[in-house]
Amino acid sequence: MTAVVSGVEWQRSGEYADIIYETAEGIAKITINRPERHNAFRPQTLFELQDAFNAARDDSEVGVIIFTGAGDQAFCSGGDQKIRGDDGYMGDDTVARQGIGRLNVLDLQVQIRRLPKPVVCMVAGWAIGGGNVLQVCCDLTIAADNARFGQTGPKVGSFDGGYGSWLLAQTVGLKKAREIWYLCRQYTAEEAREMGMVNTVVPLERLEEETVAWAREMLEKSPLALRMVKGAINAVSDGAAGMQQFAGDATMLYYMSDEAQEGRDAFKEKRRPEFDRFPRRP
Ligand SMILES: CC(C)(COP(=O)(O)OP(=O)(O)OC[C@H]1O[C@@H](n2cnc3c(N)ncnc32)[C@H](O)[C@@H]1OP(=O)(O)O)[C@@H](O)C(=O)NCCC(=O)NCCSC(=O)CCC(=O)c1ccccc1C(=O)O
Repeated sequence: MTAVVSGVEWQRSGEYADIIYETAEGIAKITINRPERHNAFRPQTLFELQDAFNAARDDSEVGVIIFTGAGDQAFCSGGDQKIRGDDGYMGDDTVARQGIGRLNVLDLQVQIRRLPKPVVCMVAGWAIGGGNVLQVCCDLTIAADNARFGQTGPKVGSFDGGYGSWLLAQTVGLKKAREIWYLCRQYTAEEAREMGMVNTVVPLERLEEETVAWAREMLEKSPLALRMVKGAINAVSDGAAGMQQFAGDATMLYYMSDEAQEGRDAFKEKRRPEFDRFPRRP
């Protein structure tokens, strides 16, 4: 199925109930599609999002991912409070049928952080609760002028002590992060931009056009350089896990060198490796 939005011919693929996965011009667009609940997520939504982000990661044609919500009323209103059980969120899967709730948005947050391609959050309307945390986890955020941001946890009996707390604090500063969580106020797009939580604010009718323009600009850049910069920025705040990702990238680059390939070839050819050919760099 093809949909033309802001001059882009989006090609839909995948079999999903709660999300939409589309690609065009080297961009993947992943949309939470539960507008009747302001795009609140349930476990099923999160499993589908993980699948779609994996598809975008594995597609070598895709260089940038746009993450958004259906309609112009909300990007995402966090966890679906209507299916919240006593220990997490319920669904139709076998785990839920045993009466065990899930808290699986954290897996998605980690996936977005580790994904070696820029993820741009495109926010119209609400980015609230776990929805705001998701946009904080994205590399960039483009907001429409009708966007509203905030945390609700202490109001609805929840909190996010992971990225939702300390990555938010790293993004907006400690005092502001405390204000956001302790008071549960809602902030306009312009206020969110001033506190460093979004990159730019545009009129709602120009939201997708602007987001695609940012994606196209990134697609002109070196994919490996973008990957390394994302890994480097996240490594500092992700500690050992971030360093592990960065170390993996270093190994990948080394594998691509003649020097590493000499080691592999020598083993396969049952000879001594000729590493003398390679410079001992200063
Ligand atoms: C966002 C609002 C302020 C918008 O208000 P308004 O414009 O007046 O619209 P409404 O009439 O309220 O909403 C329209 C419609 O949508 C339904 N809805 C909205 N949000 C949700 C939701 N989150 N869940 C279920 N349904 C929702 C609403 O009920 C209406 O439908 P009706 O049929 O008319 O009833 C306002 O809607 C609002 O405040 N929403 C709730 C925001 C919220 O509190 N979100 C949850 C925060 S907690 C969270 O996100 C989970 C955290 C989490 O994920 C997590 C954290 C740490 C570890 C693990 C996890 C994890 O994995 O879960």
